[in-house]
Amino acid sequence: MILTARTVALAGRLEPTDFQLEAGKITCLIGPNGSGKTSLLHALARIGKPAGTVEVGGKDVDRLAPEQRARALTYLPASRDIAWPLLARDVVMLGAAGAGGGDREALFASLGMAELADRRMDRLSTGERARVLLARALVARPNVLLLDEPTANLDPLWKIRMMERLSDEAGIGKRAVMIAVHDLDMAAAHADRLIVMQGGRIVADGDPDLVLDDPVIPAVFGVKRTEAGWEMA
Ligand SMILES: Nc1ncnc2c1ncn2[C@@H]1O[C@H](COP(=O)(O)OP(=O)(O)OP(=O)(O)O)[C@@H](O)[C@H]1O
Repeated sequence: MILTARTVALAGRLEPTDFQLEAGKITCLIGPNGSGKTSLLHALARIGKPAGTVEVGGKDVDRLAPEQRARALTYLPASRDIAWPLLARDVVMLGAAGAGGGDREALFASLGMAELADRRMDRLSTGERARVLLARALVARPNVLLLDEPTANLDPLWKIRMMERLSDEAGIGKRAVMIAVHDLDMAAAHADRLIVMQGGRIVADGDPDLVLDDPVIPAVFGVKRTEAGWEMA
């Protein structure tokens, strides 16, 4: 296991939770609004003074120096609301945090950053900012990537590109990738493992197809999967 979380919790938001992530796999985190997806990502990323411990590669992330921590684990927040008067290129470099980031130009190109790199962050569209922020999350080459709704605001082509990129980060880069998403079909298409949250607790965890056809889905979401697509349960 690359990440082991023990009794992580956030008062009033996340019940005490034990948790592990494997390298090379995409785990999707689903649940209705307010179910605790962001809270679980925050607890793993050590945001908001969570209880419990998180180890990456056997090391307690709370005891790591900032550069080591950036290489162990990176969190991409759902908010794209960043209006820094910095060039996109410089925003990405902030994520490198002394980690080298040898293939920066290739990273810019692969994320469509070539044309964005020398534009100011506060003058980009929301989706363009999302691409810059993903590049910033990737540049440190972290062992664990925690991403909160990374495809929100992206057009259909960029949604596919970003999910393919994240599949490569897991499969080729051997990172653990955890993604909070609302799109159940996207979760079904890309996840190796699916976790369902409700009321600040994990209520299902396993193979995506089995989980999506489990009675827990209509109970939690009020929708069910049919041959025609998703319908009200
Ligand atoms: N900073 C905070 N302080 C206190 N409570 C919070 C805070 N942020 C969220 N909450 C509460 O914690 C619960 C879980 O919220 P969280 O943001 O983790 O849900 P979510 O599943 O990510 O929701 P969404 O799908 O709407 O993004 C909610 O009841 C929310 O109101």
